[in-house]
Amino acid sequence: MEQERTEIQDLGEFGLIDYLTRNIEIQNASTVLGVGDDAAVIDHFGKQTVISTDMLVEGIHFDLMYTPLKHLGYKSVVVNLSDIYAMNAIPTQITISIAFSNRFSLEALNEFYEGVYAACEKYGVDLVGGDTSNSQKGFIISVTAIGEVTPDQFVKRSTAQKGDLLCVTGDLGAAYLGLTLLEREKKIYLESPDVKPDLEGQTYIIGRQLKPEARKDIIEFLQQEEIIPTAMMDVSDGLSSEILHIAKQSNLGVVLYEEKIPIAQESKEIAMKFGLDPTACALSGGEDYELLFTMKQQDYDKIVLNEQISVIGYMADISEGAHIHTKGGNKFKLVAQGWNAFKQ
Ligand SMILES: Nc1ncnc2c1ncn2[C@@H]1O[C@H](COP(=O)(O)OP(=O)(O)O)[C@@H](O)[C@H]1O
Ligand SMILES: Cc1ncc(C[n+]2csc(CCOP(=O)(O)OP(=O)(O)O)c2C)c(N)n1
Ligand SMILES: [Mg+2]
Repeated sequence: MEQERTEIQDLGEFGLIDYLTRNIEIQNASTVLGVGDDAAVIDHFGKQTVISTDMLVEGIHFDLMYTPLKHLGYKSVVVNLSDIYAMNAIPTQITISIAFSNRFSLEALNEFYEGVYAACEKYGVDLVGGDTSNSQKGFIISVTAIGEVTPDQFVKRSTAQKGDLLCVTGDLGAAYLGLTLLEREKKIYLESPDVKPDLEGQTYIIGRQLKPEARKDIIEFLQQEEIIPTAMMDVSDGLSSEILHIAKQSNLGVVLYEEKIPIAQESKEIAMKFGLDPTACALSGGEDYELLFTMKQQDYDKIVLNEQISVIGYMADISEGAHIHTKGGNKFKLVAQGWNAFKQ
């Protein structure tokens, strides 16, 4: 079936905005005024406001050859909400700005927004504004997420204490393996378009790359157990880079145990197939959007039964430096080989 294609020119900028935002229903009492004026108005009723922004650039952060637009819309929102949760806060509003070339039809943008709204609904946030522009080439997305936190209960990266346990949620490395697989299939397709992609049994890692989730559940769990982490951040860049951020900003050393790093069985198998070291994928792969946090040793009993939280090490004196103890009994200096958009 021929897909319908409506040119954006037929609607104009304001027609497009009206179209994309026509069904918004406000979900939060804190959203006083949403889309349609010079600015949105938010009242957090005595709470503190948390704000974070991240950009996604075609060719750098995503490849439209294997990224469905709906997934991209979802992921663009989720990666921003993840930063709000990483402050121990609850996201309440987002703004979203897009720039796109005339390669994009109304139908394409509609698909992207389906993903945006699916994430808004799942995480209970209101879309309250944004900006719409053209680009000569490529799709650029910028999302700003706003959230609320009980005064002074936000958690920074710089406040870990010596002796604190180092914890991480979920499992790591799968998003990178998903990306590796998609890139491999893309290459095969470009060389011989008739070969059917072999993605069997790999839905977990592909899902982790294309449709990540933010750890709202963990923030709720910590709240319920009355645990306030001493430091926290999300894992967007790879575990080692994030651990070093916490250690450096807290003026501490850190000891990490390789055997404690959570890696899914599916990830281990696929890493093996690709000839990759699963630990390296977890340390440097990125895009896991799990939470990395430190907490007092006394809180250990409260988390021990939660299978979504792994204790992977502890914070040490700065004089000890930052090290990983390998399964083989060796000790290596931890280096940040994190993903970075400026790497050649
Ligand atoms: N161009 C910029 N101008 C001002 N602040 C920036 C800019 N880019 C990043 N930052 C700030 O630098 C800090 C680290 O950013 P980043 O490494 O992107 O964090 P994250 O991984 O949480 O997105 C954040 O406080 C962010 O707001
Ligand atoms: C085409 C493509 N190239 C590379 C990646 C890998 N990648 C994209 S973003 C990212 C990590 C985080 O990105 P960044 O812009 O640093 O986010 P921030 O740390 O600011 O949250 C990684 C590993 C990808 N998903 N797709
Ligand atoms: Mg950022």
